[in-house]
Formats: sequence, C-alpha cells, structure tokens
Amino acid sequence: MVRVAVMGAGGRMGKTLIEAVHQTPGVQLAAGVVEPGSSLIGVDLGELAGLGRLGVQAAASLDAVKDDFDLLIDFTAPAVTMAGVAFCVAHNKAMVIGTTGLTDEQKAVLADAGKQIALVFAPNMSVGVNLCFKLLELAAAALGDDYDVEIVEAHHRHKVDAPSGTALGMGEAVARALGRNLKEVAVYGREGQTGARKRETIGFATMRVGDVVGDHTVVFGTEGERVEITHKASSRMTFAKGAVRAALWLKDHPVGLYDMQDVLNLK
Ligand SMILES: NC(=O)C1=CN([C@@H]2O[C@H](COP(=O)(O)OP(=O)(O)OC[C@H]3O[C@@H](n4cnc5c(N)ncnc54)[C@H](OP(=O)(O)O)[C@@H]3O)[C@@H](O)[C@H]2O)C=CC1
Ligand SMILES: O=C(O)C1=N[C@H](C(=O)O)C[C@H](O)C1
Repeated sequence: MVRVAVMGAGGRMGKTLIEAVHQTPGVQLAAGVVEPGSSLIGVDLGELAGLGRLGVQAAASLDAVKDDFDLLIDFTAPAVTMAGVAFCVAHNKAMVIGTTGLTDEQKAVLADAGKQIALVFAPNMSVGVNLCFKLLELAAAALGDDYDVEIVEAHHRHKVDAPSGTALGMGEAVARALGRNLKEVAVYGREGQTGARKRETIGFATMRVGDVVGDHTVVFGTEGERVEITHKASSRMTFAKGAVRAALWLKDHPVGLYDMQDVLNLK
C-alpha cells in the first residue's frame, strides 16, 4: 500500500486527486496539505472533496504529517513544488509532480533530486495527451520541414501560466523530431507588422476562457493540406488518475527522474 499525501489539497486538482486516491486500490489517502493560514486547516479531506467524511484532516505543513506518508502528489505552483521537493529529498519520500510553469533552473533541481529520490514529473498526466506526444513525433518526422507548425491551447480563466506546460511539451516533441531547438524557434503570439512566417518557427497561441479543462491542437500545414492533432480534456479526473497511476508505478522503480512516457511505456 502506498501512503499518499496530496499537496494543495484545496485546489482544483487537489480535490480531484483526493477523489482519485480514495477510489484506487493500492493507494491510501494518508495526508493532505493546504496553505499555511488557510481556513481549510483541520477540515476533513473527504468533506473538502465532496466525498463525505474520510477521517483524514487537512494539515498546515508537510512537517506536520511527515511520518504519515510515503509519496507526495503535488499539483500546486512552482515555489510550493520546489519546497516540496526539498522536503521529499530530506525525508526520503517519492514524488509525483504535475505543476507547470517551472523555470529551467527549477527543472535542473528536479534532475538533481532524481539522484536521491524517485520522481515522476510531467506537464500532463492524461493517457491521451501522452499518446499525442508520441503521435506528434511521428507526424513531425513524416511531414518534415515543408509543413508549418502552430500550437493552439485553451484553458479556464483561472490558469496562471502560458503557454500551458502541455503546449510547451508538444512544441518540444515536434522540435526534437525536426532537429530544432524550441528555444530558438518558438514564437509566442503575433501582433502588428510581423512579416511573413519564417519556415522553421513553431508558433503558440493561448486562449483563457470560462471553465475549459484543457484543449490542445497542433497544426501541421503546407500548400494544399493541413494535419491537426487535437486533445480535449473534459474532466480533471483524467489527470488525477494518471498521477495515481504514476504513484503506483514508482513503487516498483528505483530513484530517478521519470515522466509519464516512462510510466505508460511509450518511450
Ligand atoms: N500535469 C498535469 O496533468 C496537470 C497539471 N496542472 C497544473 O497543476 C497546478 C495546479 O493547478 P490547479 O489545481 O488548477 O490550481 P489551484 O490554484 O486550484 O490549486 C493550487 C493549490 O495550491 C495551494 N497552495 C498554494 N500555496 C500552498 C502552500 N504553501 N502549501 C499548500 N498548498 C498551497 C493553493 O491554495 P490557495 O488557493 O489557498 O492559494 C491551491 O489550493 C498548475 O500548475 C497546473 O498547470 C493542472 C492540471 C493537470
Ligand atoms: O492548469 C491547468 O488546468 C492545466 N494545466 C496543465 C498544463 O499547463 O499543461 C495541464 C492541463 O492542460 C490542465
């Protein structure tokens, strides 16, 4: 049995993760942490997630529950996640990280942490998106440099980072397959006299609207045709189930930094 703690238990993903952990055999909801000073401290995690009483209360810090869990699932914000990584390294806990918007320096810290603990870090934990990463590599390799690549994503009005981690991951997958460096070819939005499109660029467009859970489309276009690969998430449960799957997978794997392609055997 993997004893799981959920960081950011009161968040959109936090509540969905509580439900997914509660539903899944082999994992036990052992703890949940909310922001220090939050009015949710002491609230039953089941009540928080709308499941009824589960007998585990929201804690104010990881320290307060450090002996209660083996693995931390963290879908919060970069600074919170990095503090969680330091805690998990210090206390030898495994981690599943879904937080997006990390800097390159923060990602380097995760790679270092992977020398001491087992972590899965992925911008999108859904099976469908991870299949799309694979399809995108195949499409980019087959279509090659004749096709322009543009990536469009839409998310709910509360999302704080852009483009989404998934869109950036899709850009990286395509750039890798085309032998390009995304940092050199990415164009984040266009306005005014932009000039004609440079062939090697990979463009990103972002929408923030209403309650969209997460839509991503990658368009490959040339004279005469377009190929579009689209994923639409209609429930956060698809991400939460992926995170729980990663938690169970980590139980049988040594220390290291992994992603969902490893978990789903898509490499
Ligand atoms: N990899 C994937 O598959 C997915 C990744 N994500 C990513 O997950 C992250 C969270 O998304 P979402 O759930 O929508 O965001 P929310 O803002 O709903 O949730 C974040 C939660 O973290 C809490 N929090 C902030 N500081 C602390 C702290 N110090 N200790 C404990 N909890 C804290 C917040 O509390 P408060 O509200 O009180 O500030 C909030 O409840 C984002 O980066 C998003 O992009 C989302 C979906 C899927
Ligand atoms: O913030 C969200 O909601 C989501 N974030 C992730 C991202 O940035 O890619 C994944 C998902 O699309 C939902």
